[in-house]
Amino acid sequence: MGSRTVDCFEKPELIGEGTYGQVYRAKEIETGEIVALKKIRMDSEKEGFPITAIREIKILKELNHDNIIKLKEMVISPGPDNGIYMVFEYMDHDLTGLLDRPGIRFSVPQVKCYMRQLLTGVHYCHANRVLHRDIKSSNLLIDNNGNLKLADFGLSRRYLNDVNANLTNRVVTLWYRAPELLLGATKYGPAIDMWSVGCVFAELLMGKTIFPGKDEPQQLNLIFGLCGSPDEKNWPGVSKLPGYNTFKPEKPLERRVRETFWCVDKHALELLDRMLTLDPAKRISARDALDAEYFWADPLPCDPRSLPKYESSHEFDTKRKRQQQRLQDDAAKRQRLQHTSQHNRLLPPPQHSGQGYPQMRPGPFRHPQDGNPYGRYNHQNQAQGGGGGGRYANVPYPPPPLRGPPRGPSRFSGVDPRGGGGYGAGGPNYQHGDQYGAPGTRRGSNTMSRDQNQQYNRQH
Ligand SMILES: Nc1ncnc2c1ncn2[C@@H]1O[C@H](COP(=O)(O)OP(=O)(O)OP(=O)(O)O)[C@@H](O)[C@H]1O
Repeated sequence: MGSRTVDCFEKPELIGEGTYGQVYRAKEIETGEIVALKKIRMDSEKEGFPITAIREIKILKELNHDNIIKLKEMVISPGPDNGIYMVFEYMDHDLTGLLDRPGIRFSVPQVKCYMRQLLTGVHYCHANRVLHRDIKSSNLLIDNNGNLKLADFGLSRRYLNDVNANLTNRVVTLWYRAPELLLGATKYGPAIDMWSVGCVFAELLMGKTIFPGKDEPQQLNLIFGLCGSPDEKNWPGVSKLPGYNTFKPEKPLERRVRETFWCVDKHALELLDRMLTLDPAKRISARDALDAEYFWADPLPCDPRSLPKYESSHEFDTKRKRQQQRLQDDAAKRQRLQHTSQHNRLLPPPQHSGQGYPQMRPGPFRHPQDGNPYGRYNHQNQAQGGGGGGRYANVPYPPPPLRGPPRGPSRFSGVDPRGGGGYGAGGPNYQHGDQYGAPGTRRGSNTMSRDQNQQYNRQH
């Protein structure tokens, strides 16, 4: 790794810009293969090569799975740029970009297909004792063969079932951050990734982000508003977490997951409910989730190869388009205001009837036109998505989701070493090991190859 230069690639095109670097699509001159080049941002690094990049490289070199992005090599750019690039296999979309495409609708088999791939990748990480710590839809990359791969391991780390180990809670993008992290836990395990998976699942089902908090207190409010107040009964040990007294709701709140997602079929609801469980020790593991009825009841997940092919779409394009749209909207608003004020000068003063209040806007999960937030399922996509899902026909698509979650530091950077909340890394419901069957679609097995798992273990 690291012996070639970036000159081996041509026609770089910016496709992503994250916290840690820019990502380009480029063509390898010799082979014609399209790759993604992630430039490692060095400008703010006083202490040399960034630790996030070192972690990402180290962990990605060790992981080898169809649902994990492949790091092909590292290249350098000599000369004034003096940059270092990670070379990845190129993926046509990230899930945020795909969900934001106008008119995109996923059928039930499609959602199942993406979720199964996501859980298989997450399970592989957890079985190999790696926490991803930044699962979100823009880090789920999808190619035009329907393959979904987990990317961006910049915050990932290995973990041990060591009750004394303290980990930072300054991880995971806010909208996908588990309640134990928001409450300041420093002893946590794979359950934090499973919370993020639950948020992605809800996003796939509803077409929008479910917890779009502006800051940590609001994030917790949104979570408690849906999942109810945490207390010693539903989450033993929660009152010992550093943020509990500050952030616990003043009045007890009921859990409303089932009522809120009333329109989701019962197996999806059952699984979502177990992912969005406040107590990390009771939250479902990736392995158990793969065995959930949801994946084994009709309609079954579709074959990834049957998924529709789209022109490439990344979160970066979405952000750019949004910005342009905002500028256009602002200009149009200014023009309208100008026009109205000219027009008003010619009219008598308005008469208030008392009925002029704007209509209540729909709640975050309901769509009043048809009462069915399953707007994303239609006939066209049943055909595209490999059949099934016939219940969700021709209904309007929900309003565009909010995007761009803040990934700021947690307010609990000062860590309370006592704040373990009674669970160690890997809650009691999370069993590790590779006792799973061979890859396949039989229940109780999962698609992680035993060879891949063992290969990883041999290296460590
Ligand atoms: N292999 C790839 N193929 C295609 N696009 C990619 C690839 N890797 C990354 N991208 C695009 O670049 C974006 C940013 O990449 P990545 O998440 O790895 O960088 P980051 O700096 O860690 O970002 P963030 O701050 O959002 O976590 C992704 O959301 C995706 O759109």
